[in-house]
Amino acid sequence: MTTLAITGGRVLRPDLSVTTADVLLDGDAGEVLEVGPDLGGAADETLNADGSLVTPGFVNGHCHVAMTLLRGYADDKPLDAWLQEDIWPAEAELTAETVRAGTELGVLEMIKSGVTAFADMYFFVPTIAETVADAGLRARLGHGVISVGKDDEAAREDAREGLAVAEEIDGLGDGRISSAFMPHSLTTVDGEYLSEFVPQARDLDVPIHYHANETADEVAPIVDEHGERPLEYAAERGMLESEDFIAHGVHVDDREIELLAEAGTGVIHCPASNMKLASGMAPVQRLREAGVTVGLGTDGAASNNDLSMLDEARDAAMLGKLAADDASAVPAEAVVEMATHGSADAVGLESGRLEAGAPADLAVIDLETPHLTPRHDLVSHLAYAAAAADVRHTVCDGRVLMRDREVQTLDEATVRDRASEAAESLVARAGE
Ligand SMILES: N[C@@H](CCSC[C@H]1O[C@@H](n2cnc3c(=O)[nH]cnc32)[C@H](O)[C@@H]1O)C(=O)O
Ligand SMILES: [Zn+2]
Repeated sequence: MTTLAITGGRVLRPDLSVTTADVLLDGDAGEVLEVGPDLGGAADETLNADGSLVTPGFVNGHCHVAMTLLRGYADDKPLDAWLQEDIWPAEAELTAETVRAGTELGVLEMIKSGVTAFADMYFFVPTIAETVADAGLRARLGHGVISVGKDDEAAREDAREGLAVAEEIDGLGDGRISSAFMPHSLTTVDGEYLSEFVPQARDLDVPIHYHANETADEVAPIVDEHGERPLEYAAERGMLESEDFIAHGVHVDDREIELLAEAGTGVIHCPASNMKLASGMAPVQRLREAGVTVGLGTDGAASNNDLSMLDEARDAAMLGKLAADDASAVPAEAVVEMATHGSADAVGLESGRLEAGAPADLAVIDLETPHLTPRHDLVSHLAYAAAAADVRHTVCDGRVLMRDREVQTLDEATVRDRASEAAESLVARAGE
């Protein structure tokens, strides 16, 4: 057994109390052995956390990681026009190699901001899986399936690819990669395909993940055509089970909130994307009060425009208060929980808590900086004041992915150059 100790810091515990303690990890098993005083002495390796806060690694519950290539490419438009006029034409030109370059960039950004696990829906998923496995993160990945705009054969082919990919990548990277079946949304995949392919995903024993109730424009056609709310429609098609998780859940009514709570289906709240695309304000306080598992996600970098979960936590608290018209709604503790074990629980990963036996996924945040001074309340600082650049070290599965702000598993300059080139040629091809 090779052990790693994180020494001299303060540790955020699962009950959100903060204690001065060391954290001892089993680097081979990728597990937390102990959280307590003076654990550095006997460890094979140490990571200095003086003047720092040791937190569970952040879990980005909904992303399209290679969309980092389209960051700043098309801004300031509503969802439907943004996708149809700008994003989808550019994505039509993607290749496995452009997706690899975009994934490396996104993964680099996530490691640098203390993210240790994420869920992702995109194209060329085997390439994404390989890239993520090499970089050392944990992820639940899936191929986004769309049927609108395709003939029957192409739609079926896309859905079959979604199933095949889920089967192929599950368990890669020493088990750090898991999969899901990911129909894009309830309006971009026709009901007949959902009814046919969702049961096949159940046979593979993978969860279902999709965009739901993101904009009002997406709710209306389902209500008009089927006479029921989108999540009732999803439940009838077997897409609302305890292992499943939806992205957004902005426009949900009381009945749908009750359905989510009863089913145990998780909701990944994406406040920055919802604000930027003016999609609406998710009723996060009501979802949490109803007992729904709520996590946090950045969505793709083109609608955010970064992959920082610390920014997302702050946005979630701010927007949650505005949505509830109540400054006490969605407090600091709630968003810290959502960014860690809320997302992990929703996505079906065991990360998000620092305690003996848990996965050794953590971030070390430098507190010796003006904007984190004084230190009345470190949970408040995490929610409202800490930024991605404050992260010093990132550890996933017991392996150090970033030490003293230096990423160990990717060469930063190479990744940035490659991504810039790939993005430029992608946009040039899209403009032809
Ligand atoms: N196989 C599908 C690919 C879908 S991947 C997932 C898709 O979700 C898109 N996407 C990104 N952000 C959002 C969002 O907020 N709502 C809906 N779709 C989004 C993203 O651009 C990508 O096209 C196809 O044939 O088009
Ligand atoms: Zn999305």
